[in-house]
Amino acid sequence: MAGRKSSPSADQPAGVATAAGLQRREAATADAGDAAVQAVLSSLSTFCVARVPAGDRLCVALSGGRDSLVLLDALQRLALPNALSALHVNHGLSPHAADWACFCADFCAARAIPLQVIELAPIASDGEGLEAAARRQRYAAFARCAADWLALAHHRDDQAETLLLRLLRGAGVAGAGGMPAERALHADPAPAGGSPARAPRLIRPLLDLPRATLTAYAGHFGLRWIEDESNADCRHRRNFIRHRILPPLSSVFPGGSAALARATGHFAEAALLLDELAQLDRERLAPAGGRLSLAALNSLTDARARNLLRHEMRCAGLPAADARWLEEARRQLASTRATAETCVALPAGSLRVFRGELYVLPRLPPLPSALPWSFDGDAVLDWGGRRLLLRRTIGAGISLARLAEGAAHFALRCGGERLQPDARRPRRSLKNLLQEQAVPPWQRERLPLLWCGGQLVWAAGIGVDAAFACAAGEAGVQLDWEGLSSAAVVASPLASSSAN
Ligand SMILES: Nc1ncnc2c1ncn2[C@@H]1O[C@H](COP(=O)(O)OP(=O)(O)OP(=O)(O)O)[C@@H](O)[C@H]1O
Repeated sequence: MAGRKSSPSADQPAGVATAAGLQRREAATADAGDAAVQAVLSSLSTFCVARVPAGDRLCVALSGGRDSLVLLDALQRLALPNALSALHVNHGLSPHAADWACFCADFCAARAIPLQVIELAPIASDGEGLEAAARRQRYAAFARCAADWLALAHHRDDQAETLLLRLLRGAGVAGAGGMPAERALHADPAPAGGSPARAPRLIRPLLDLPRATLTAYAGHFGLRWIEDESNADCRHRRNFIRHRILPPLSSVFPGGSAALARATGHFAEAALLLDELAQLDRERLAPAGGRLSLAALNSLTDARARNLLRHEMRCAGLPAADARWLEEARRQLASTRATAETCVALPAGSLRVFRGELYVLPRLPPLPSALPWSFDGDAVLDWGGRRLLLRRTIGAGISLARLAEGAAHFALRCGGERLQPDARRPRRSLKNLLQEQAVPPWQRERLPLLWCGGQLVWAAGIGVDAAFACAAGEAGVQLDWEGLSSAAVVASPLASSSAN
């Protein structure tokens, strides 16, 4: 658990011993230490050589605890053909936080390893604890790290604990797959006009090694580390499993922890197969990446339909839904007529049916009620979590001269708007135009509209009013809402992700 650590410590041999006993034990410890060093270095080398190309930048997420120190120490000893650095995140949650950052700085300085310390002040959002907020922000900081690979020091016993924790929380096959050895991290969206930062890939090179091996390695080299005082607190569920469940379990099932960690691999493989089945179903029912129809979904067996729904939700960036939510969603969709407009609520979004087709919608960020118009050149604005692009043009889009004639601003629909996108046809109600373009009702309420002097100039998904259209050779501006200057508006917000 990253968060509360006390002062640096090293492993102390327990108990009193005779000189001969002590010698025997020292010899045995030395053997165990040698074996542990071998195990760590060869496992780490195999892992990194297979995944991290020479020349890539490799950074270790350094909490100051034993495991991440072992990882950094071992990587330096291996002298791989990669620039090695470390990253410490200081959450500032503990009175000792500054000491931990200093400890990491001293450790890295003594070894000439560049260290970046990121200071955070976690703020919990709705229903989130402070530890969860710290974790979320820590992973966001990891995604901003200037490296190609970011290595975390989770080990095999962490994996076993994670499996038990997740099963007890009701995880399904994918959740029981545990922490992956490698996955993508997602950087924040690019600032207006900027190119998106490239996030490193997260790796866990120690995932196959037991905690005891890392302890023996640290003992062999006399490493000192910071002990997390909260690791002993069994009010935390993970600690309860670590101290009260796994030790007695291992005394009856000596390889129990390893078997649990192995089971995550079986679950991960099963999850992969289920995903492949969902993709096959999708390709068969909605060829060429088209939208899934309700009728097609309802032609599947219950289990297969739920599997496909789970897949669709993941593709839309929604967190995995509890089995009960999925069952309820399946039940409601199975009893829906293909023509009806249905909305099934999900914990972080909704499933909607419109004109017989299925839409998976993440909960969308709030919209501004209005936004003043200003145009000094190409720009990207945020409108409800999606990009509103303003591009200078000649002879296309909205006439800048006409726009300058009145006060202009963006606003939401409030009903009764009229627009004349085609000068040869009469002015029409926006509602009618949106229906004609098959823009789903929930999207109609989110579209940005541009007004000037009390007149509607432009509606996302529809186009420009003829009175404001740019003449040939005239300076103009082209507006796009996430690439949608007309029709078909999709519902995905700007990318976000959270996973282990
Ligand atoms: N504050 C932090 N700064 C940088 N990396 C961190 C931080 N907290 C955790 N990590 C990374 O995440 C891994 C898992 O975190 P976890 O909280 O389980 O471990 P820990 O007990 O804090 O530290 P360790 O695993 O190094 O003993 C760590 O091994 C480390 O690589």
